[in-house]
Amino acid sequence: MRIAGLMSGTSLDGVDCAILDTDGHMITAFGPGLERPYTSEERAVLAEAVEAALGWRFQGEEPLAFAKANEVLMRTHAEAVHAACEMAGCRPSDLDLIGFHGQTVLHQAPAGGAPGRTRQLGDGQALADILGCAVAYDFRTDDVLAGGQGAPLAPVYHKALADTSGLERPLGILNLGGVGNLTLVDSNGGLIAFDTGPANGLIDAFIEERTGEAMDRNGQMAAQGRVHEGALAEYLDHAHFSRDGAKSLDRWDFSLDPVRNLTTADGAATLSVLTARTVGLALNRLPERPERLLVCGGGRKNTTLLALIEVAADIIVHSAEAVGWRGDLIEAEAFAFLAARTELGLPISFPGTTGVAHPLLGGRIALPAQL
Ligand SMILES: Nc1ncnc2c1ncn2[C@@H]1O[C@H](COP(=O)(O)OP(=O)(O)OP(=O)(O)O)[C@@H](O)[C@H]1O
Ligand SMILES: CC(=O)N[C@H]1[C@@H]2OC[C@@H](O2)[C@@H](O)[C@@H]1O[C@H](C)C(=O)O
Repeated sequence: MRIAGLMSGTSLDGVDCAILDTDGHMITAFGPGLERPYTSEERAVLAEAVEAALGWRFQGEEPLAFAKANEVLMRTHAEAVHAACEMAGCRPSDLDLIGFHGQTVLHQAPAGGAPGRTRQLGDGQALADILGCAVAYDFRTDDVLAGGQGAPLAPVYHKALADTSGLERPLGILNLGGVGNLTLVDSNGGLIAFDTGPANGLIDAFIEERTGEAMDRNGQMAAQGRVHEGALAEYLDHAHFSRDGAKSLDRWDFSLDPVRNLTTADGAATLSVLTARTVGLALNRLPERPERLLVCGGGRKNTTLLALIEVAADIIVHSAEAVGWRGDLIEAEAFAFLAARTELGLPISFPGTTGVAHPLLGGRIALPAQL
């Protein structure tokens, strides 16, 4: 199947779209991919929906801000698919399927016996109608309903990538997005995965608050700062870090309070070391230690952060590009791959990834109105 995958991550920087040929097991061809960045106006509308979601917390009517965000999501996602198809020399209606993640605005992991809740904005049926192509969407709901974490879902794609590239096992794959997530493909091809802790999300929010910039580009600010162990200890006291097994995070599960009194450089250094140390803690929880970590997601471009991870986690770190992967597109590719698995009735989440009791199917398929 030729499938376009779409991902709009928690950093709200843009829609990633990648086209893949896949049978839901292996990747037979990597088609074109791109990021359709959000304008500052679009980003503000999405940020408003996230803010409203944090006030809503799954209680009562959904905030009105969701509807406005949905319009932005539909338009920008459709644009991203059109642009990728143009690069591929086809029309959206020529694709076999589109894998549409939507925009996570709130994610609540299961706790104290209560199931998790997760909300991705975006209307799969509307996208199918706009593009004239079937759309697989809503990938996380079935998992949380079955008692899973609802995240991370990319691990089964990480394994397919590793298999397609013939990489040695055990292999560690780290995504540095708003939140970090780690996948281990163990010696037998089994999967263990979970969210590691805050990654770019906290650093971005801190830098934006202090400087108005969107990120600590290449970790320049962090490189000039001093780590404050007290602030670090406050963050590391969070229950997430002492938990074993499947676990997931919302980008906003951590606040900037512990670094509020620090200078900009010291705060950036402390938050970057926090990300690095929590990757180290995550590696220590794995049943097998990989020799190296392949890093994808925007955070792999933060050279200071990668160097800190090498030291704090005592592991060799490579950018995904070192093995020919497209570090900025892996999540979009993952949702193309997951769409294929949804269509074929193959599981997308596993006991080792989201903590579900058995491998579980997920996602729904919307057919375009004119079919
Ligand atoms: N040159 C760079 N230096 C430092 N950080 C960078 C650089 N380029 C990108 N980033 C970081 O990467 C982030 C975007 O990463 P990415 O697109 O992987 O996140 P996302 O997909 O939104 O997150 P998630 O995986 O949580 O959904 C930016 O917000 C920024 O923090
Ligand atoms: C609920 C949600 O959207 N989680 C995202 C987020 O971004 C990174 C990390 O937190 C990961 O758990 C997940 O995304 C990737 C694509 C995943 O599900 O594998």
